[in-house]
Amino acid sequence: MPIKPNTCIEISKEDIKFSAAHFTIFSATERERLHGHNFKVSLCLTAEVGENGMCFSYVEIKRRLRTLVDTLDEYTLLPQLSPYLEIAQEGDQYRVNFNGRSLFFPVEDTQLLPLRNTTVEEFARYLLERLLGDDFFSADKGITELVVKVSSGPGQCGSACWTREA
Ligand SMILES: Nc1nc2c(c(=O)[nH]1)N=C([C@H](O)[C@H](O)COP(=O)(O)OP(=O)(O)OP(=O)(O)O)CN2
Repeated sequence: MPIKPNTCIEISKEDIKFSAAHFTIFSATERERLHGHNFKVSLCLTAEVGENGMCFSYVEIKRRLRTLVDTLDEYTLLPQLSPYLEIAQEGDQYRVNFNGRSLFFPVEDTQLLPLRNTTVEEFARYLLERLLGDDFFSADKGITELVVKVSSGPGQCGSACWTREA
């Protein structure tokens, strides 16, 4: 039986990570305390192998991933779409109301992200959407599937997957 000329490229490098402060929100009244992780990001993609025995250089992918994680590195990350947070800018601070209490974060050290929660699942989806917005992932590269994984520590991660529609 002929084997389809597809490959699965996996990128998982120690330096492809972002160090960030966050708190996971569990309900309208329960949240974690602010704390930090080194969030490690990895990627698997399925693509067609060309006549030259490769899909495209994965150096291109690593470069894009490094650029992307740098945009999140060394910030406090807040979920702009959380139904449980009210976020308002007051001068050079964000006031964040949760469960009747206010928390304050310096604007310059904080990023509001289009997420419902700052979980590994939501970070993975966000990064996957950012990658898919890049022309590199357009149809001519022969990429049919993309999976982004984000880990908050050894042995715990969440992923987001995309498959090209036929
Ligand atoms: N579905 C999810 N659940 C949780 C997430 C998440 O991203 N998705 N995140 C957290 C916490 O923010 C944290 O990252 C993990 O907390 P916890 O497991 O309690 O602590 P550690 O990472 O230090 O792991 P240990 O196994 O205790 O060493 C919670 N849930």
